[in-house]
Amino acid sequence: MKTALTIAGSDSGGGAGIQADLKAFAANGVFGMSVITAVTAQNTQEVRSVQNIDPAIIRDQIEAVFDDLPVDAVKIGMLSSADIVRTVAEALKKYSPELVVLDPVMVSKGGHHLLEQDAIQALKEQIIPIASIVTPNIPEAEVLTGKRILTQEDMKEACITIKTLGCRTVLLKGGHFDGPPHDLFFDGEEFHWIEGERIITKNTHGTGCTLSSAIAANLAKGASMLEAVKQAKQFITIAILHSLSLGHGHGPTNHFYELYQKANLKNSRY
Ligand SMILES: Nc1ncnc2c1ncn2[C@@H]1O[C@H](COP(=O)(O)OP(=O)(O)OP(=O)(O)O)[C@@H](O)[C@H]1O
Ligand SMILES: Cc1ncc(COP(=O)(O)O)c(N)n1
Repeated sequence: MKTALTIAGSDSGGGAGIQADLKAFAANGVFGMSVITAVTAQNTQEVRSVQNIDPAIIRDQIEAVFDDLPVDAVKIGMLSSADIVRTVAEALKKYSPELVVLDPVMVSKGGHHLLEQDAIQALKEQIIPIASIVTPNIPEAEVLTGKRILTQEDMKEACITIKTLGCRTVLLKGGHFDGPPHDLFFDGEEFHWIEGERIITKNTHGTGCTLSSAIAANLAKGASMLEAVKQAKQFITIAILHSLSLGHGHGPTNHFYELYQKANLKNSRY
């Protein structure tokens, strides 16, 4: 069985972070492993508090996994502080994983900062260059490039700028624009629009986490980068379409809808 490792924060509400990543790995048929960078007290409405994990323990988790287990792909999510960014970068350089998906998580849906301001430069200098793909949403791409993104032409320019930071490819997600959520993939030579249709729902907690983890799972299974992205877009679209109205805020997406359909368990409560 192929494997994927997520390096991210824990979401007690289960819709984003490590919990979403492991569910997306399972739903996409790879064995999931985790390195926890921070613990958030979180639900569908808000992030109440954050406890960063001691960088030494983060390094130990990464070493414990790589020293023993095969890692076919890595997904990186919430890194929280500059110290954690540096620790993860150093530890990953030791093992040089081939396939690294970076979701540059900065702010939660409810507006809570999940990456400290002084960590952004470290992320740009130390993590982006080791990424096979970086998957910012529009606000994150604006922070990374220092430019407003208002049009599809701006999205193209942002992809080019982010690529110059040293990653192999970029997927700029269009979910934060009004209108259809078209994402833009750039491999340094060609642009590909990964088109979507907007689903009207408030249950979009953890969409970025789920998408990036599905990309990592597809890469682990041997897909090309573009194919991994296209399949992951289909997966997140179905997960949003059948999202779960749990909690009082932004509910989680449904990672297992497709699996239940395939298993013909149509009467399941999903
Ligand atoms: N309402 C929607 N309907 C269909 N697709 C959507 C919708 N909202 C987001 N998407 C898609 O979901 C994926 C994740 O995009 P989004 O821009 O929401 O990421 P994000 O802001 O990083 O997510 P999060 O921070 O919630 O984890 C993208 O492919 C985007 O186009
Ligand atoms: C631990 C963790 N990681 C990532 C997110 C981003 O997800 P969202 O933007 O949907 O709040 C989050 N809320 N919590």
